[in-house]
Amino acid sequence: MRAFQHRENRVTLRDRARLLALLPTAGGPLATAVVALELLSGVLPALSALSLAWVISRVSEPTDVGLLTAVGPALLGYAGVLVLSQALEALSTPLQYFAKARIDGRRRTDVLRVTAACQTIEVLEEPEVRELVRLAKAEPGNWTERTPGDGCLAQTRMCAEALGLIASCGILATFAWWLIPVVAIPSAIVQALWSRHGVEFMRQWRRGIREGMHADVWSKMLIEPSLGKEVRIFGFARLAADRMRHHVLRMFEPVWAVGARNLREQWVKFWLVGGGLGVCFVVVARAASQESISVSLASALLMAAWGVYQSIAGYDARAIVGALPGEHAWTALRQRLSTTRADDPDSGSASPVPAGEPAALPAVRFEGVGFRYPGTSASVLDALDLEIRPGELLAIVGANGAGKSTLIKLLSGLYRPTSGRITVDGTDVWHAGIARWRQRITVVFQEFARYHLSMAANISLTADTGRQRDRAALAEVVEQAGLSDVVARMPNGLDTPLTRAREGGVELSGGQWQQVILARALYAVRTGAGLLVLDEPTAHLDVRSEAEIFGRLARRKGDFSVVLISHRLSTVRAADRIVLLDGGRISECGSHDELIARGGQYARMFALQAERFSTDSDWRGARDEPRADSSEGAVQ
Ligand SMILES: Nc1ncnc2c1ncn2[C@@H]1O[C@H](COP(=O)(O)OP(=O)(O)OP(=O)(O)O)[C@@H](O)[C@H]1O
Repeated sequence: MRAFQHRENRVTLRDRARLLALLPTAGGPLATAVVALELLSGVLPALSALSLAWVISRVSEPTDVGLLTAVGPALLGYAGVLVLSQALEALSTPLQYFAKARIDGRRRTDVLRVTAACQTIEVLEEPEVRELVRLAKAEPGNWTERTPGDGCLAQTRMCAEALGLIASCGILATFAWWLIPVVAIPSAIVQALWSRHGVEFMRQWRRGIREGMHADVWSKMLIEPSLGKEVRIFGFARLAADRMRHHVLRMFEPVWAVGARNLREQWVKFWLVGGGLGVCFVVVARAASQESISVSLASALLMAAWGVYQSIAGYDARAIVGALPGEHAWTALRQRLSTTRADDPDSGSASPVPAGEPAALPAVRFEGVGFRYPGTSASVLDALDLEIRPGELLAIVGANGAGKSTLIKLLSGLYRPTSGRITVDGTDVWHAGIARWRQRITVVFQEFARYHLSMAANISLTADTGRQRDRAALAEVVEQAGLSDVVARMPNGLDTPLTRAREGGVELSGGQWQQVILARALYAVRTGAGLLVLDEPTAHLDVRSEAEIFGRLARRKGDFSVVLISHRLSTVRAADRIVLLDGGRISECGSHDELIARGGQYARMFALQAERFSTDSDWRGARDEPRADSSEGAVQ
């Protein structure tokens, strides 16, 4: 990150070449058209100067033919230049728009592609990586940002202006070569000042990017319906707005300060450019008044001088400077994520288990596994040993924060153990290839994603890559997850979108969504996964639905292995083995009866829970449904 910030201080030739290299991503014909238009625009000032001089010379010279005959061709030439300039303007705007959209669109896709190819999520949680993604993804969130498309087009214009500069300098040199530096040097200083201001502007903006990300979070709280419930109910909309404003101000006040300073320095630019052009004007006018040059040449020289200034200072230097943080972030992001991907020998290359073919059930072992979240010092798991036997139902219980979900994230390869290893059939999952392992495991997470897809697509999502959707299997898992009635009421059955944002779509309740996620896991099991991992899979379900689902699962016992995390002890007690997680290790292990007979923490937790549920009147009427909540009855 330090190297990334360091390079922001100046624009190097390499930076310029890199921006230019983006142009082909707009597509060959479009890129060619943009370059052609820019080249024509570049030489336009010189063409205007020459054609105007031609008209003036034809008007001022004595002629034997009529004035119109003498001036006509020159006038036509000048009119042609005027028409060309109008045509260029009319064509340039839409072509530049399309080119920018394509270049930026390609970048957005590339950023999504490299982040999606990242097998673990730990790197994506790093604040630096989040910042790199924010900078690289070419989605401007405010007026200060410039995209790769902006930078590339400005750089293309700068190169095309070089042609115009040569032409204008050529005209000036016909009178006095020394007029070139008189105009060019102040123009170059002005452009350098613009660039320097741009660098300072972007540096301040980039420093505030994390403040901007905080502001975005508060802004979403106010705007998005799904996040805005608490803001309204607890009446802290004002507070949310104030927090947003606070972060926006912290982000932009230094940027505005740079803007104000730049404004105060405008007079320097005015005098520099005015001085150079003024000297040129005086010298040329004097020569014309002394009749040492013609009026037509004088007018061409003055226009050429203006053309020199335009060519040097007329492109948007800020767009180039402004696009570079994103470019550097993109390089840094690819480097950071490529080292992560290189760790996985077969990322994304696993071949799916053929449909319908029964996969051997995996024997999984945690061997001395330790884990700390990136950027934290406390170990969540500490030298943990655990075996998941083929075909068994293993339950994991423990207090809130004991590390149960973390264990599942490690099992599914979302994070790598900090120490120790996880083996499947004797081989380290990371050596065998995490993508291959993921073909054999399916997970229901506590917090799951709700895709704006049809019910059928939501269920078959994990298993259907490259396969025909199995409608019979879909119907079966819908039934097993207790969703048959819900599907029967849907306007388009399994093909109904699960969002009202799509036409004909419906909104499901939290519990119904959980059933959809369960159906997805069951579908994955039918299509080859041998290990079903359930993290609080029934937290949103009523007691009857939960009992029915677990009854069906129990009947298929042995067909696949199950790891179940649940605070609801009535569910857990049916497991073949229960392990109690405490202090990053397993403190107790055995069947429900064995653990009760041992009289340890599990037994105390169960007794406490049972007591609570026999004295409280549970709103669901589940008097015999003890739960291992953290507040009461959690493992201490
Ligand atoms: N992404 C993360 N970054 C840093 N620390 C984390 C992260 N996720 C969890 N933790 C920490 O790891 C510890 C274990 O969390 P975990 O979610 O695994 O607990 P849990 O046993 O599943 O809890 P619960 O029963 O409340 O769901 C907690 O102390 C938590 O603060």
